[in-house]
Amino acid sequence: MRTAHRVETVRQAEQTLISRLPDGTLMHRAAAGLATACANLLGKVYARKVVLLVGSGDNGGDTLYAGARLSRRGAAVTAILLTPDRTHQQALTAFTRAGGRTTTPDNAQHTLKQADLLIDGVVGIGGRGGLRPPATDLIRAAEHHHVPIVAVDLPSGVDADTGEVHGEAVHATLTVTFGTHKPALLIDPAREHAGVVHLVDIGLTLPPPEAEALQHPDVSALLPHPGATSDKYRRGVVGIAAGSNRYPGAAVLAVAGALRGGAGAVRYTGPATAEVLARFPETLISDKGPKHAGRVQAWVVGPGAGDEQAPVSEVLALDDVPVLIDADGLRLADPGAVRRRTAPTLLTPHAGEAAALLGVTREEVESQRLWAVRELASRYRATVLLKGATTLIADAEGPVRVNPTGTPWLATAGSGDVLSGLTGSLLAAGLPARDAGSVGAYLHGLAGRYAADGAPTTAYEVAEALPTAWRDVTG
Ligand SMILES: NC(=O)C1=CN([C@@H]2O[C@H](COP(=O)(O)OP(=O)(O)OC[C@H]3O[C@@H](n4cnc5c(N)ncnc54)[C@H](O)[C@@H]3O)[C@@H](O)[C@H]2O)[C@@H](O)CC1
Ligand SMILES: Nc1ncnc2c1ncn2[C@@H]1O[C@H](COP(=O)(O)OP(=O)(O)O)[C@@H](O)[C@H]1O
Ligand SMILES: [K+]
Repeated sequence: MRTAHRVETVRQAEQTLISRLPDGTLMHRAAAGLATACANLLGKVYARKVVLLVGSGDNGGDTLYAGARLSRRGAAVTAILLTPDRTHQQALTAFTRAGGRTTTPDNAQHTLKQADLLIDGVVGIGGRGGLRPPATDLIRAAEHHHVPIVAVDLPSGVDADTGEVHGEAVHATLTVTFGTHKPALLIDPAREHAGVVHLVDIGLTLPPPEAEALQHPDVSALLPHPGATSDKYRRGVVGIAAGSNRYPGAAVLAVAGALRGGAGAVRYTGPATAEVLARFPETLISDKGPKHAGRVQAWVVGPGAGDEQAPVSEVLALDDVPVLIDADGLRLADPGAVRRRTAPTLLTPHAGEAAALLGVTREEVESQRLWAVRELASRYRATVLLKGATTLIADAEGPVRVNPTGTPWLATAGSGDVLSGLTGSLLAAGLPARDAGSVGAYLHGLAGRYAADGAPTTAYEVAEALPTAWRDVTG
């Protein structure tokens, strides 16, 4: 599990530790990890040209101490001091003693052009807002000359706690972060600025995180496995109430996902029976609607539903069964009925659907994903899975799950229907909504990568790649 903590939490943990350690210990730990990561990226250090962009806080201090280490190993290190009168003085002294040179932003263009590496020490967790001049121009120049950038703690210019980006921000090749990840390193749009993220342990003791990202072992531990005495009912039956005369394909794709999600059987109700059976003869069919469909341990309602209100209301009234609401179902669901439910409810909007539910624009959701997912979870008293470049899963309280798998190739019609079926299947197999959502998104993202493998793919192929993703996780 990768975990991310808010700035306030990091600072508290740092204070506790600093009070027990000799002065400067944490900064030296951070700088040592940073210098090693930079050396690894450079391959060889001797005679390499390294440029430091040094801001006015401790982030600049870390950078100067790391620069001193690289200088002692034979690199030619130049520090561009953005605010010379406010530079971390002890770090600057150590840096110049180790043979480092300093310069001002005005004289830095030539040095920057020739650099093998730029270390971004403009701001870390103390940053407010986007990059400011002259850092903006210097970063642009480095990017223009394709100089690899290592960000110290965070890419300067991103909002550490939310992953929002207001203005310009560094695009790093590598981010070396200290003590714990920050939400911005997991959540878009900031995450895209971070490149590869390397965590340096500086010994912090931390409380529960703000955000967390599952990894293979976590997902493997959560996946349902049939026992020796399992039968299809004990493994769970997932009900799919989806599709319409206009969108029969959504039903087929939701069933395709559900069949690969670990439930023992899939029961379908809706107008696309013929299409579903033609593709998946193993599907159980009910023509009496959700309420009288027989035994079901979780319902998925909404994909391709068009304007069919009745199945949505019927499913929401089944108060002892977990329900996943997707796509058209989100528009058709009565918010009051969702809030009143006592069994788990999982809403799976994309940014456009989330925007409609929240009464804001799609752009606002995409730029403030963490806020949007938490706000929906709290308004609906439900678990919410917000799809997109980084899929987030949130309850009204507790750490937000961030899905680390996925590929932009998944932005293809119908792939969300596969996800809803798959996740519903995991709900039916007994996973709590938060786990079903995060495990579903994880497998779906991985399957998307297998299906695409660098080329366009289709929703149906994503469903077909789910067993490969499952084996990858458990193997
Ligand atoms: N506190 C600690 O014990 C440790 C802190 N560490 C480092 O210290 C950093 C935090 O240091 P600080 O609290 O000094 O804060 P920062 O160095 O992140 O930034 C604060 C300074 O940047 C200026 N600033 C804010 N926004 C700016 C912007 N958009 N453009 C330009 N300047 C801006 C502020 O005026 C302030 O002087 C961490 O990110 C990490 O790199 C590490 O050494 C590990 C230990
Ligand atoms: N840029 C992206 N990067 C990664 N995954 C994406 C991206 N865009 C969309 N996705 C994923 O693709 C799926 C699309 O679902 P959705 O928007 O509901 O499409 P549809 O309604 O056509 O099925 C979601 O799982 C979403 O997270
Ligand atoms: K930085």
